[in-house]
Amino acid sequence: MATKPLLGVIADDFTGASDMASFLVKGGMSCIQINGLASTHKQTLNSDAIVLALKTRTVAVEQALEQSLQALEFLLEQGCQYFYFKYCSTFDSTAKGNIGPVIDALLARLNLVQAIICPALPANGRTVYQGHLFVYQQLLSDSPLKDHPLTPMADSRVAELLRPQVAPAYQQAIEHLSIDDLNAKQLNPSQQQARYLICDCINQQHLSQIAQLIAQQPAMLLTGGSGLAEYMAQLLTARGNTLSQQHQCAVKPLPQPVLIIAGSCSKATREQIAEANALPQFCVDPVKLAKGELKLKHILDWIHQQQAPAVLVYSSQAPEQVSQTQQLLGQQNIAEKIENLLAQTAVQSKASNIVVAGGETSGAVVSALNISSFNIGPSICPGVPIMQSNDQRAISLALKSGNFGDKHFFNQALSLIQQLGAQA
Ligand SMILES: Nc1ncnc2c1ncn2[C@@H]1O[C@H](COP(=O)(O)OP(=O)(O)OP(=O)(O)O)[C@@H](O)[C@H]1O
Ligand SMILES: O=C(O)[C@@H](O)C(=O)CO
Repeated sequence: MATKPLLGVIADDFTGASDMASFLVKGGMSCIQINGLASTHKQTLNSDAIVLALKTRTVAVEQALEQSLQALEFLLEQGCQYFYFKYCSTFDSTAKGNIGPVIDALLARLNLVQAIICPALPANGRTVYQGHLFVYQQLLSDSPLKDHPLTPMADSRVAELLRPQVAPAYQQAIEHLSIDDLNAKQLNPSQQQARYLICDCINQQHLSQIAQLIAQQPAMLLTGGSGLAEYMAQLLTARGNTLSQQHQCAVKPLPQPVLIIAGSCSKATREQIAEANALPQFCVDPVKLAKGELKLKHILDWIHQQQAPAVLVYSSQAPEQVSQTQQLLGQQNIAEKIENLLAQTAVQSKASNIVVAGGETSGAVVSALNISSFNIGPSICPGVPIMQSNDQRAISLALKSGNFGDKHFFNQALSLIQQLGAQA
């Protein structure tokens, strides 16, 4: 039996981290999610996988590099044997882009020469075909991700998204692994030598084939979405050296109303808010917030007046309104103000059952709640597990990536939390 964790994951946002953790658990690994570098204080983690959640997707490149390398040192100290850089299944990155520089830095530190680039997450409609990323039936650049408030995606070609982000010396070292190549079950010489190998993948079977192919090659840096993680977990645990028999943890929500917070402006989240219209809803007006006419106290007073199994506080607006707000108030400025307000709502309402929609928003909420780590429980939908803080507060939290979940998501979250609470 191994005495060290098998897999160390660096995730560039908090919802991405819990998405990843849920698929590792599904693949048969025990897993703990550590929130931020500040939580990496000396501790021995008895878990097959460690997912370290950072909030580096949209920060300056230098910060992303510094934090990702520190995260890697922590995972190396913990004795992790394989490494995975988790970024978004829709390759979300700013124009300057942190994905390429972080991959380069991790490769250099690990003394590795090849990274697998596998954003695909077929369970949530993210597929890659002929090197083009799709969100369900649409090319990424035609999908709602084109209107993302922080990382609008204007190209669907993974190679062309990655190329300008990596070191100039390696910009031609990108190769593509097609479905035919996958079926051939071996890499050709240029694929073997490529520094970055972009994988086509349109279904679960392809993920399994990619994992098997990787297992035959010299050590590689794993990078991408959470889809591949399930199959890497299966493969690594099948080798029989896992630390713990228990994968999914028992999560026991306290019998209290659920606080739902949405800072995500994605189409999916806006549909989910509309569908949850039976719940009391508080709409945060960004202009009033910026003018000081809306204060945290207004939201807290409102929450405490409600008598419902769940309440929903949201700032989500349609793309045209978001652009207007950003032009008026500045993109970064208003994003931070809203994130702070929503995070403080979570803290000061003293809620014990919280559901958050949006990666940046989730990062802000978890950091403000000062939760160092999570155990991973059952999932509401693919990639959104209910987790429980590993401390006396036992806060149950679900972090939803903006575009995850169908329109019933908030209602499904409420049902699962109530069901788990009733079993407690
Ligand atoms: N009405 C609004 N106008 C402008 N910005 C907003 C508004 N509402 C929220 N924001 C900001 O937009 C950003 C939304 O990002 P967030 O990552 O939380 O959601 P998302 O992008 O949909 O999720 P994901 O990153 O998981 O796809 C946050 O920084 C949030 O503060
Ligand atoms: O991979 C995804 O789509 C998500 O985990 C995510 O990172 C969105 O923020």
